[in-house]
Amino acid sequence: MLISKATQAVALRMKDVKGQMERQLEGNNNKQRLKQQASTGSTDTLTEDPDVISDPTSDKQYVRGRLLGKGGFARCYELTESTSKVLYAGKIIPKTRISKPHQRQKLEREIHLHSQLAHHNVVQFLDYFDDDEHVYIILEICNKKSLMHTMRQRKTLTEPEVRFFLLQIIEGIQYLHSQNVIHRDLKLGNILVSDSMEIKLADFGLATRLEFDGDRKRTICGTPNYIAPEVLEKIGHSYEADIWAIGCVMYTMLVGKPPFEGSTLKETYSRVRNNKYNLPFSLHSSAKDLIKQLLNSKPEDRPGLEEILQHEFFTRGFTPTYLPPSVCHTAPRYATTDAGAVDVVDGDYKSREEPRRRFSELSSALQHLRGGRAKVTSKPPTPPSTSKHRRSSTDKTKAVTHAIKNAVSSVIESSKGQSPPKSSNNIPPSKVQEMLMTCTRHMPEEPYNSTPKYKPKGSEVLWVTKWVDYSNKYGFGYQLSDTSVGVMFNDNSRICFLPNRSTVQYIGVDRKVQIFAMTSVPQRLANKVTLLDYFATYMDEHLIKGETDLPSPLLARKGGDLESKEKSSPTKRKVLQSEPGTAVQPFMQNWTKTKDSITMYLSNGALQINFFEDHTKIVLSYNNSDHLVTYVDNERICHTYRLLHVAHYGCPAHLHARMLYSVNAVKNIVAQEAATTST
Ligand SMILES: Nc1ncnc2c1ncn2[C@@H]1O[C@H](COP(=O)(O)OP(=O)(O)OP(=O)(O)O)[C@@H](O)[C@H]1O
Repeated sequence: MLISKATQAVALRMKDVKGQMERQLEGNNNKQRLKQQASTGSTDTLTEDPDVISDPTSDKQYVRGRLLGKGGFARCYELTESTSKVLYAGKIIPKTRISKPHQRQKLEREIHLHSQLAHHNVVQFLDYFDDDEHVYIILEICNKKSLMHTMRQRKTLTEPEVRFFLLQIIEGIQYLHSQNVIHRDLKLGNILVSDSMEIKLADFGLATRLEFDGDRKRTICGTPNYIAPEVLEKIGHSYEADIWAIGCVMYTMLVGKPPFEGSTLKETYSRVRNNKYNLPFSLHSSAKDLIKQLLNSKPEDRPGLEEILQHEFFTRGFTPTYLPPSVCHTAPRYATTDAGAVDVVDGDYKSREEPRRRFSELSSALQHLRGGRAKVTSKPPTPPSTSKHRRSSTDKTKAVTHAIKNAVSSVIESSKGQSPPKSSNNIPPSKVQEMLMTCTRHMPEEPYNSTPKYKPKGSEVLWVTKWVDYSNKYGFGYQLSDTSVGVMFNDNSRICFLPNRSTVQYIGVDRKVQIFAMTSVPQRLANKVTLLDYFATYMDEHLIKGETDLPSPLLARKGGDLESKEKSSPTKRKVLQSEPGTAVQPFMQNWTKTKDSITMYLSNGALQINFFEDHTKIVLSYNNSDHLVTYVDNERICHTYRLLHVAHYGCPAHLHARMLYSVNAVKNIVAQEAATTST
């Protein structure tokens, strides 16, 4: 489509260097933005933005600070909430800009879609409201602006930096796709960076949700900057349009200009249609190969997100675990450490710097553990739940509910049939981590007294009551609160006694499950059963009783049924399940230990962290419909809450601190699980 003369005239007026650079980096085809500016005048003629913004649906007031950026519709400012002094980003959209029905619909869709998302690589949507002149959207603030700003300063990025950023971009897109959302306008300006150099995907103005499997969209309200050929041709597009955009982002970060850049929009589109772009000689072959795959004209031939991560561009090259904020303007220097590993030398301070997020989470967690109550400023307080707070309160609860539920449901499906064998409630640790992050991000520090406690029933909260680390020789032994005892051997096989100790469940190195009556254990397992017995006796005799005030678990699971059947007709059912089958007894799937804590992950998805300093524990579990968090104090008194309630009302400081700590602790289990599944 031709751009109108008026539009071209406006485009010509926009000759500031910044704007030119932006259009160049984003593909030089920002037709929609030019159209909007043509119809409403330049951004400088906007209605005066108010200095103090009041949310009419709550008592909150925000003081407008510096301008963070401006888009076709909105100006985005730093906002300070008057009472808490917490910083937010506030998008202010003049109602004159959304006077046409399609513009209003677009904004409504953006608000509806974005408010349902919660992931650490997606800008968190917090609230929206309006007054006579403006619509306001309150967002998590990203102080390091966008990758567009970084590229303006840097021109190109190094391969390790590109890997560092791409990994997070892909994680964010993976989450969106798991929610059936296609972003459709991934570009450097929509990839924001937080203080701790964490990537946050933004701007859901062109995003859409697919309604069913195989659904394809044909039209799009606006023009994506890195437009995929199938979108251009209107032949139906889906998630692969985001993969194409990832290819364009990768190319632009490495080369310094977009792949299909032409001197006119027509030329750019023609290049996209003909897949015409140059791969500079200077690029490494693995980077070239991945770009070629991502920029494949046929959407069905582009790699999936998991496949991208398996490409040698990621698996062979060095990826920093952190990047200092100085990379926003200066290239990092890489150095080889004494141990021979590559590391980043901070451009500013020549010193190693942990990402601020990890540091602040850990230090506030540790302060809490030592008795102090650290302020967690990155976390926005949730407004009190009153009927006056008509939309945000319920919508936020819904959004958090949705996020926490989705944090598990999508992956329960995708992890079915994976190994090691999982019981039906299994939640991958990466999802537990996501839930924790979602929850800790949303929860207010105060008030927490109103948080309703949850009374767990039966075996809803199964936890590790005793453990013994004998991994320097045999393995790791443990006892669960249902009195079952198990060992995870160093060869990665697992064995356990069911609670009556007359039934044995064995999970081989091949991850197959077999269940035997004690009297019919095959000879090949005799040594392992002897060791299991040894561990059980040791824990019985040497470790203090692991009882708590939690209800004693009923044998209502399949395992219980099997045992009672065995008791009623022992001769008929000596070998209960000699063919590989499903685990009936939750077992230790993985564990990691540091000098401060031990993290244990059970096959039913429960995750437990024991803190050595004060002998407290937290257990995250799932009871078929709800995620629960249980705090076990040093008197072994248990306090269980629904995670949703914690996210909404908050929780006591000691639990809050431990949950923050756990976000990091889970990472080790996530890495271990990934390593186990890949072998
Ligand atoms: N959460 C945030 N933190 C910091 N800066 C932000 C945030 N959200 C947006 N910005 C800045 O504000 C600019 C404008 O925001 P955004 O692109 O969402 O507005 P828009 O008018 O909806 O955009 P578009 O024209 O692409 O539809 C962004 O480019 C970015 O620089």
